[in-house]
Amino acid sequence: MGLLQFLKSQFWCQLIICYVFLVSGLLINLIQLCTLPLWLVSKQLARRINTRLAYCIASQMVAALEWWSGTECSLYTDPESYQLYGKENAIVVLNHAFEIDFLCGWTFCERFGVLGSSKVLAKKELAYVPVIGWMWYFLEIVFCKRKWEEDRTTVAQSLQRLRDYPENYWFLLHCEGTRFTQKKHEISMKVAESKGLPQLKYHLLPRTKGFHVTVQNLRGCVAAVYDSTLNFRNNEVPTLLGILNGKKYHADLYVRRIPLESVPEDEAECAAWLHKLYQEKDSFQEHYTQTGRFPGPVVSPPRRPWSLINWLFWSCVVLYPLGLLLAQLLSSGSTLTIGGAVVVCSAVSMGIRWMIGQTEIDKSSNYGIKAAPLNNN
Ligand SMILES: CC/C=C\C/C=C\C/C=C\C/C=C\C/C=C\C/C=C/CCC(=O)SCCNC(=O)CCNC(=O)[C@H](O)C(C)(C)COP(=O)(O)OP(=O)(O)OC[C@H]1O[C@@H](n2cnc3c(N)ncnc32)[C@H](O)[C@@H]1OP(=O)(O)O
Ligand SMILES: CCCCCCCC/C=C\CCCCCCCC(=O)OC[C@@H](O)COP(=O)(O)O
Repeated sequence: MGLLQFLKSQFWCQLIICYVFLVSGLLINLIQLCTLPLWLVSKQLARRINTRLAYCIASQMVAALEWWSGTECSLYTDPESYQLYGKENAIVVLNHAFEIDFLCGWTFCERFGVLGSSKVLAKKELAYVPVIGWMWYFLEIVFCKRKWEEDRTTVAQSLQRLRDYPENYWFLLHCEGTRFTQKKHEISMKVAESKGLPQLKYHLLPRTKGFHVTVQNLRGCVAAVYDSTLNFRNNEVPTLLGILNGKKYHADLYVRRIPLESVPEDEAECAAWLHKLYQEKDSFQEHYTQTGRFPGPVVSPPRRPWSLINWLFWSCVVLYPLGLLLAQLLSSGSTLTIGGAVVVCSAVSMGIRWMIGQTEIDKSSNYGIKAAPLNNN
């Protein structure tokens, strides 16, 4: 085992990474809060500043994936579309089966220069997660309660606000609405059957209302839908804890660029279009399972040094005072102060563990189980 591999497996190294993320993240949240008065003076400037601040947080997690774990990301797409990535607004439709699919999404955002401004239709519960959830508030992320009666107006209003966003963004939609589990799959396929829709093997039945409302409200300022299908080599089941442990994965992402004009405006036609898209996505996953690759040419957009540089910068900012504090603590020799420091460290690790728990599928919500219709056996 090399020195680097040894360090990656050490709990104290992982604790330092988490400490830097948490403390710098809270500091950046505070700076974001200070930008509030600026929104009244210049909304566009406030937005531009907040995208850079958000980059400082999100890219730390990207750095963990790219530089700490060394995870590789390959992109299957056609060369003409490749030229446009990062240079236009897009709606990304992505499968939702992996605990780190958000992180792989962020990595592609980073490589195409849209990490700070990237958006998502996220469940409301995530808004309360410190650092990431609080950062999202300033990024104008669209939150939903997954209760259409309430979401239909709030989601549309939030989407309308993005129409004059000053930076290019990708708007991520997990149309399945929840992470894939066997139980949710069985239930959603019963719903498919009751609606006369074909069975899907690798996806849950997509929820169509969020997609329709997004297309409707962003039409004219978004150029395309990026139909994206993610998988990992060797049937690996990647986790955030795995990334922190320095485990290397290989992600494969298949992206088709579909001009937004080809998505129907009518709600029922739009829903049918999305169902057909998911049937195609299912066939791409089948192709991947059979052959170990997606169709078409493959490229590996290179990782950029910025995420690492950003991480090193914030490490210096928050580790220096920590070092001073620790030195003072030890030299004080007081058991009470040292005990206090141990309690604070334990609280920090428990907090971080809770945040990581938000990404774990076995702690996933009951959405897609509870709400299943009862009229299909
Ligand atoms: C070049 C590179 C390209 C790409 C790179 C990739 C990605 C990078 C992009 C951007 C990155 C940005 C950010 C990433 C960072 C973090 C991401 C974090 C993730 C958070 C994601 C989430 O939180 S997912 C959960 C929230 N989101 C959603 O739910 C979206 C999808 N849902 C919807 O659209 C819903 O319609 C809704 C939420 C708007 C409303 O939901 P609700 O349940 O209230 O209503 P529905 O109408 O949808 O449901 C009723 C209908 O559904 C049928 N039904 C009932 N039971 C089921 C069932 N079990 N399965 C399926 N369908 C069911 C029911 O019959 C109703 O049918 P109708 O016919 O009446 O519609
Ligand atoms: C620099 C490395 C730092 C490591 C420490 C990281 C600590 C973790 C930080 C933030 C965790 C919050 C990430 C939020 C993104 C989770 C996205 C997600 O996958 O949400 C699930 C949602 O779609 C569906 O939920 P359900 O399946 O219905 O339930």
